[in-house]
Amino acid sequence: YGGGSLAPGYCTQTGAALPPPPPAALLQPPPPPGYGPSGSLYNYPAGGYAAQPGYGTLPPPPAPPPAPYLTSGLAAPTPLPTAAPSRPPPSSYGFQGASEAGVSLKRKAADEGAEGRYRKYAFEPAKAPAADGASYPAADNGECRGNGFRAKPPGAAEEASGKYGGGVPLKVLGSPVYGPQLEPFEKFPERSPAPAPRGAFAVPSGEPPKGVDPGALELVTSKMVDCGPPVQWADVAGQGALKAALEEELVWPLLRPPAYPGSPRPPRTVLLFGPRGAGKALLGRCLATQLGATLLRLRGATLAAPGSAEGTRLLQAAFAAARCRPPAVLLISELEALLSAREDGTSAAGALQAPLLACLDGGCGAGADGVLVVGTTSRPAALDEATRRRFALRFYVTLPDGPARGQILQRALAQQGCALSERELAALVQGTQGFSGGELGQLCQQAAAGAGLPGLQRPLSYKDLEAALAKVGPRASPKELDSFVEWDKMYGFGH
Ligand SMILES: Nc1ncnc2c1ncn2[C@@H]1O[C@H](COP(=O)(O)OP(=O)(O)OP(=O)(O)O)[C@@H](O)[C@H]1O
Repeated sequence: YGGGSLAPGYCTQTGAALPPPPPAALLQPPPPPGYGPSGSLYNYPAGGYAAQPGYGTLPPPPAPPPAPYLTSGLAAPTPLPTAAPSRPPPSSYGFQGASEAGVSLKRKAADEGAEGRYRKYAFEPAKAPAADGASYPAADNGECRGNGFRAKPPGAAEEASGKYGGGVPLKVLGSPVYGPQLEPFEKFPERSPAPAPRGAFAVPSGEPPKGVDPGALELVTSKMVDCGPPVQWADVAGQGALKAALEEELVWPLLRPPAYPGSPRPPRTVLLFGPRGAGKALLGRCLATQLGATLLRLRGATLAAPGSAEGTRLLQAAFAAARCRPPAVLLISELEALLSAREDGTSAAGALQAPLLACLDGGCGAGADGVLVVGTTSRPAALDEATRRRFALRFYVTLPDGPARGQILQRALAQQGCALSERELAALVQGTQGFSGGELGQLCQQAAAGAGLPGLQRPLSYKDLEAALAKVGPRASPKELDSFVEWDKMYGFGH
């Protein structure tokens, strides 16, 4: 730039022609406003600038001025909520909340509805009486197994079948068939003896027991084997939850083969308690049908009547007979008649209590495989602790509810050739609140008797039933029903 290295033609201007250089101070450009060196320019007042997101930690927003500094007439700012209010738990997880009742009711309705869990327990429609009046075989001294199946005729081919049997499943027989529109019972083929299930309940031992009076054994075998019709779950009106519990806790474990050698034994004793006529014996018979078992029926009062020595002989023979014919269900109703309990709860053992406990302990066969003991009582408080403990399961059989009463009435009335209108049936169901199944049957019988039946000159009408209602009433008092609920809470298994 000095001009010496350039060709003369390129530098025509001399240094004197250039303008003079500016003073040194003017060479520094002035700082933009606000960024100058003066201290005051950097002292920005707090809050003078809006918060800039993304530029590091910002100071917290200024707190609102305290109320005294506010100009009068201005409302104090509403403080922000510190934390979001906690949500109430969803109702379906709530524990005994008000909404849970609704949920469980809904669940119950779903369970009991047409598509629900208990739909297979739905009551069967009413049936009319058989034309011949004798639909079921009578006891045939040993041929009958008391579970609704008849012994096969001599020489007939072996039929390995049954719901729980090893072969082709039997056609389910169902309940007694009465209606002319239904198949007559004779049309069904003869059944083989109840198939022995393969589970733990099937035991080959059928040896005559030692030390048991053969006379008593013969008596039990000929008189106490129940040869009634099979009772399916659907033959028991209502009791959906109880039927499911019995099937899940008793029938399935008994029929299932043991999971592994030495696995715990399924229960062999069950106590059904509840008001008289509530269907305890009916459920016992149903258990025998479900297990394909021989059914032996004993009544506490019958055993106690002839005296303790004879009663003990019969009791031991009954347990022995059950062991001889596995699988067997030994149904002992009116259990309280064998025992007696004092008012203060202590036991004043009846004469048959000791033999009963010995038998239940297994000495006579209850502990043996292939025997289920079903005890029923309408006075559970009469059972002392020793007896109570012998029953592994204890279930409360309640009185039938409205729909169940309707079903029992419909069936009983259909057998008498009576068909009520829907309105009449609804009125009857309402009027029979607190009736047991047995009492509903008595009501229909009373109505038939009042109408001058069994000549059956005319069909039974609603008026006959109304008249019968004046004579037949529920026996169980509200106090008694409360005591069942209390006992169930303390010793029952619920369902
Ligand atoms: N839920 C029910 N469904 C259909 N029938 C029923 C029902 N409950 C009771 N019954 C009928 O009522 C009658 C009496 O029933 P059951 O003998 O089983 O009663 P129980 O409870 O054993 O009586 P008890 O305590 O007097 O021995 C039977 O004819 C039975 O068929």
